[in-house]
Amino acid sequence: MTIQPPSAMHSGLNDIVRNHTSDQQRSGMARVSSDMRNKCAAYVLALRPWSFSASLTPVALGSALAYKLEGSVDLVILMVCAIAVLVVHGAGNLVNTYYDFSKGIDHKKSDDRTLVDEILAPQDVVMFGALLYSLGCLCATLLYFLSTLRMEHLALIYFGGLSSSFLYTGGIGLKYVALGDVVILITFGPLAVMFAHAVQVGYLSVLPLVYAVPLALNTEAILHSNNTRDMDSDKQAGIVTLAILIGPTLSYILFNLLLFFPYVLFCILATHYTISMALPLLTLPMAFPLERQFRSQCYSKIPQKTAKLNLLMGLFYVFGIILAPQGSLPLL
Ligand SMILES: CC(C)=CCC/C(C)=C/CC/C(C)=C/CC/C(C)=C/COP(=O)(O)OP(=O)(O)O
Ligand SMILES: Cc1cc(O)c2ccccc2c1O
Repeated sequence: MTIQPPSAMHSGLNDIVRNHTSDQQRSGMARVSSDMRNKCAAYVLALRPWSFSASLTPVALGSALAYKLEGSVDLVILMVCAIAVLVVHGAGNLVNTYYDFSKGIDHKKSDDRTLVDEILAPQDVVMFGALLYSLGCLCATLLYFLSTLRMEHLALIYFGGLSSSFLYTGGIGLKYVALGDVVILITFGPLAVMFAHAVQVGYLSVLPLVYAVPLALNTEAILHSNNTRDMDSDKQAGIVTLAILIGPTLSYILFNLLLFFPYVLFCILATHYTISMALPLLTLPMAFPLERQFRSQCYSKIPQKTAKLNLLMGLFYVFGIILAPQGSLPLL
């Protein structure tokens, strides 16, 4: 047995205490960093990123049209424009989360349970939404300096998009009075495509409005499947959507129209103008299972699957436009 001097015993005790404290600090830091990671993941999920194809494809389409007509695109403008549209879309999703929760529309079985399951606090959602709108405004200001588009035209389209994203569920709540479908058709279609085109070319044109039609119809199919899925709970909450107004049978017919009519348009473009416009037809095999699933009334995940189709159809549409021989695309 060794007898240690009191100083050595003291330093041993100190080592134990120090190790214990640093273990505690390390586990505390690990907890803080894992809490931060969870919180960040909660913020990202609250944005419902699966729906972002709906705002990215019109930006790609508007820029592709500008490339075809003007011969070049400014990649910095393209990036800033994509961020602007994406953050306004994300903020719209958060406004939707906040108001659907405060009006008691979202429930335990809803697709969006950020607030219902207390993953985030309502105040977090409000602050995050305000942050995204501010970031969007910063991007719009940057675009003013980067693009030759007149300020009044830029402001008109940008604030048109911003107010639609808010009014969809905030303020008068267009979604609650069966006007949500019109908002989606316009904002994710003509408005976003025109915005992306105008900031590249520096002027407003009707051409992007026409080219936006097939994509806008497909994007509306996402929302319509969403509203058909939520028909019963929306009715119980006392709100009116187009799906509720027309009922299940007409809703099924409308879904088919929204899903398949864009392909008719691509066939017409491919046969009358250029074969590259047949590229989006490659996504047709993805559309049939969606029709079957809608018909069997298994609505779960149809919006997400339609969003995937929307992304691929949009990309093929954009490639079709880029690959079209010079002068072969209809210019109205
Ligand atoms: C032109 C510019 C600058 C921007 C346009 C940016 C866009 C596309 C804004 C539109 C934002 C918008 C209207 C968002 C609402 C998104 C939406 C359809 C949410 C879904 O709502 P619900 O129908 O309640 O679906 P859930 O049941 O899943 O919550
Ligand atoms: C969350 C969400 C849900 C949807 O059903 C959407 C449909 C079209 C466009 C955007 C949508 C969206 O952001």
